[in-house]
Amino acid sequence: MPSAVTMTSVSAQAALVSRPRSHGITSYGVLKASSSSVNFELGSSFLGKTTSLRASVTTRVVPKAKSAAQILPEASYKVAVLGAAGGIGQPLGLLIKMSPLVSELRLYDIANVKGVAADLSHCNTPSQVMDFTGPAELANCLKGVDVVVIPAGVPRKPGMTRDDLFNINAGIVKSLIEAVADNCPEAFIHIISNPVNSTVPIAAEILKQKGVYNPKKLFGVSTLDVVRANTFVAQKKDLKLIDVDVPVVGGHAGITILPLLSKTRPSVTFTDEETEELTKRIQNAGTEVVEAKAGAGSATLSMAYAAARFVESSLRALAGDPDVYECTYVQSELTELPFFASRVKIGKNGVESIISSDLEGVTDYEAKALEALKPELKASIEKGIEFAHKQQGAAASV
Ligand SMILES: NC(=O)c1ccc[n+]([C@@H]2O[C@H](COP(=O)([O-])OP(=O)(O)OC[C@H]3O[C@@H](n4cnc5c(N)ncnc54)[C@H](O)[C@@H]3O)[C@@H](O)[C@H]2O)c1
Ligand SMILES: O=C(O)C[C@H](O)C(=O)O
Repeated sequence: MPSAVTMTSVSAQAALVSRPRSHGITSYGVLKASSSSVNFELGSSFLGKTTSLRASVTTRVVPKAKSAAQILPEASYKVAVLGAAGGIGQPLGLLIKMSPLVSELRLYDIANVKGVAADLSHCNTPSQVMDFTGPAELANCLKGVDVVVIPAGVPRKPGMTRDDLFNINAGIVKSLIEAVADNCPEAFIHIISNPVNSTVPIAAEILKQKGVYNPKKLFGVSTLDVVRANTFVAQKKDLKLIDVDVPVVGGHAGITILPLLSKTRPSVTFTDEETEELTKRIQNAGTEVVEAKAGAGSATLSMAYAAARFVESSLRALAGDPDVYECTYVQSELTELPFFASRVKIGKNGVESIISSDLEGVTDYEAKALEALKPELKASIEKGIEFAHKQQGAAASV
């Protein structure tokens, strides 16, 4: 049975909740994307820092006058993590537990989730932690949630591609999305499970089969590519990390990961050698971690950080922040491919617009890389769609 293991004192929020001055949405600053169009001045975050985040997209938004409801910190969102006892799930649970915007953190896994929930529940932050084990408890986990994050599935070992995970993870994502469709079709869905290039199209097809597909609310989490690109560029160019924002487009595997270095903010120039070196490093960063872990899995901590940032962005969008931009892999008309990662504006109802300007005026290197990634990305999308159709056909013939 699911169990509610804690409810902490709201006064404990004081140390966690940031108090934005130019805007009313509470957030913990270090996880905030730097791709907003207004300057945010965030007060004390959970690290006790004051962070000022610079404008980096062209449209300027004038912040509206604050209402009482905006000024007060509100922990009112329910977030479910499916695969919560795993390498990503555990630190992700911790980071979400630290969010001042979350009222309920629901943790689901096929095993070992009780202990994770008991452990997290002792943190004196506002959210209530609940655990759910196995398919019989999945529906209760999902009912009424605002955001579902899916890191369930197997990770790579050295020598494997993300596509080598398809045979196991496609089925896992399919069954979890069926439950999402039945229990919380209105929720934002964040897919982390690899191969993201295929698992997102699978999810879209399953949601269509269930008659509840909303392309604005289905997101492939490619935030880690942006996090890595920002880190590597800041290191290479000796820039202040918090200011750097590199859009990463395409997909989330090998050459389909395309950092648009020419669009880096603040504006910075790269030699051809630097472009080549940084692009390759960003594309191979997942493999760099897989090899360093030598069989013990793939990126978990940086992934949890990136996923928590994407959750936080989604919650701020749901809370009415008019200025939320993230790169994410979504249904898209930006190219001839039906799914494509790019910067999008996220609002209360999900994707509000896809930012096309990043693909305008790219360098020859980027234009060639964009064309080169399309066949692989197309094949991965088609593989996902075909899988979902076959499953539907198999179910119909039983
Ligand atoms: N999108 C990205 O940028 C990115 C980054 C890193 C990892 N990943 C992917 O995330 C996935 C998880 O990685 P990890 O390191 O956390 O793996 P892990 O093996 O440590 O954890 C996976 C968890 O999923 C659970 N699980 C398996 N089947 C399940 C099901 N049917 N329902 C619910 N839970 C289930 C397992 O019990 C386990 O706890 C992998 O596919 C990995 O490739 C994606
Ligand atoms: O590399 C992997 O297999 C995991 C993830 O996709 C990553 O980019 O770290």
